[in-house]
Amino acid sequence: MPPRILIVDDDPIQRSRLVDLVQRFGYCAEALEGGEAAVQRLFDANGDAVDLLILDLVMPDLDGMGVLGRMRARGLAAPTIVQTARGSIEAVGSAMRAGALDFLVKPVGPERLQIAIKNALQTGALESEVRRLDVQASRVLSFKDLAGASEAMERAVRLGARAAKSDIPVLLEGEAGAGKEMIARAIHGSSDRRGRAFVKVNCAGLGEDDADTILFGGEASASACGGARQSGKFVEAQGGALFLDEIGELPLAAQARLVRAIQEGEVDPGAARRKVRIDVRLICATSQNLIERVKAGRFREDLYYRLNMFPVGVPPLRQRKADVATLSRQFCARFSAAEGKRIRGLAAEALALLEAYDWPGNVRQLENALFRAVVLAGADELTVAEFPQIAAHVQGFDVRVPPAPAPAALQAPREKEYVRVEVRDPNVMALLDERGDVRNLESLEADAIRFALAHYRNRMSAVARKLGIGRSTLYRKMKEHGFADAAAVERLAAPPPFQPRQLRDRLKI
Ligand SMILES: Nc1ncnc2c1ncn2[C@@H]1O[C@H](COP(=O)(O)OP(=O)(O)OP(=O)(O)O)[C@@H](O)[C@H]1O
Repeated sequence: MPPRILIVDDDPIQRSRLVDLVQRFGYCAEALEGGEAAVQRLFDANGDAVDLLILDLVMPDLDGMGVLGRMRARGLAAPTIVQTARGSIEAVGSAMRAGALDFLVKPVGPERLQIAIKNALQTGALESEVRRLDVQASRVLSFKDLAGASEAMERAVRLGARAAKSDIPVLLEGEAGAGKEMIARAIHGSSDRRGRAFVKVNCAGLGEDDADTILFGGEASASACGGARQSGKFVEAQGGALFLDEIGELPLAAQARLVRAIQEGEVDPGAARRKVRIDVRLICATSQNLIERVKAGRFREDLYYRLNMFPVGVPPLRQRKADVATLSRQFCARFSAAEGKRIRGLAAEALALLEAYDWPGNVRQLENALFRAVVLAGADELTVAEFPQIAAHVQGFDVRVPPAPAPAALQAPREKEYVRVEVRDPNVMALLDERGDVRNLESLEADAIRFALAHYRNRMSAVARKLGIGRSTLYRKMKEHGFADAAAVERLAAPPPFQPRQLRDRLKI
């Protein structure tokens, strides 16, 4: 079903023109002639949901601002584009503050209208994703909450979902930040125990005494818990799940007690207290190779076999690059909402950069990179410039400030004065533009020539030969794409014995 767009305008000619255009773009159009009718339609529980509202600001009954006010008062967040006549631009500021996403000045051209609609629908989808995530944060996770479309992730999810059907102990294996805890929570959230506690203990850094007390209860050491008596995490997790993160780091004495607890199904808090029968689902995670630790005498073999009954591998992000886009969009939506920014998403080139990087810190590092990018962003889309640390590590992505302008005679005709990003690696050349459409041949050709010039250090003969064109064609194309300066640089660096007059004229040098 195509997105449904509601057009509200009191001018019948304008209304029918918009309906016509909207339908031509492939959307479903509905039109109304006034604000009151629009409010009724928007709050009609039996009507189809409106995906986008195109709202005239000046109308005789209830005007556009009135409609926006009623929507806000009743918590309706349909994405809205407002329309205004050329002379009344001031009204736009108030409309944007009241929640409108964009504005159009009448009469709007088809191209501008189409872009505005596409952007607003995209932003609307992101905002509803954010609302969905907000709701999720307050409830237990399920496998649907895990972003990722790769085969590797799907396999992990399939296994996790199978494990959730029983109480079998699960061992999640994967690098730090790969998403082991997310999967552990999803397993719990998809099991019959979902209404009960999910208790996490990070075993890394637990001392001998603390590990015992924290897990099984007893008198805590003064340094850990001020000497207070603890019931222990097993008891806290009663009826639910206990997640032991970095289980490979658990001290050996605590490992021995853990084996006993699993075997006997009860914990012994010591100090003449009665043993407690436990009903806890155990999920463990490790970023280390447990077998290696067993061989090194650092991990008990009997515990290893008890925990490794249902191993689930969580692959590092570099082995599931197909997940980078989904994860990035989700993080971008979440952080831009948290920061109060309206960021539509990532430019194709930025996404290509993120997909080219290896992510040694896995999903956590990607999440942090997106957070930083959203905080840095000045526009409504994240570009390569917002990921300088990542770009510095990926060959072919070079975020740099343009050099000081060349003397007028050498200046390239269309060089822009902003942080420019050059794609020098043909393997990561973006084929999509920032709107997600395939780039035209002209711009692809420009990038190919730019790459070849950098690659062969402006040696025109090599560039022409490798591109399979003559030198004169290369110069012509460089001129067309605005690279005349490169030819000039070459001439200055190594004057050719013969400089054709024509070329000098063309390059204006
Ligand atoms: N599939 C996913 N979808 C959305 N967010 C994810 C996903 N996987 C991981 N994350 C996020 O990445 C971060 C790291 O994930 P998580 O804590 O589960 O990793 P981990 O493997 O348990 O790491 P560690 O071993 O360091 O504790 C978290 O903030 C989590 O929300």
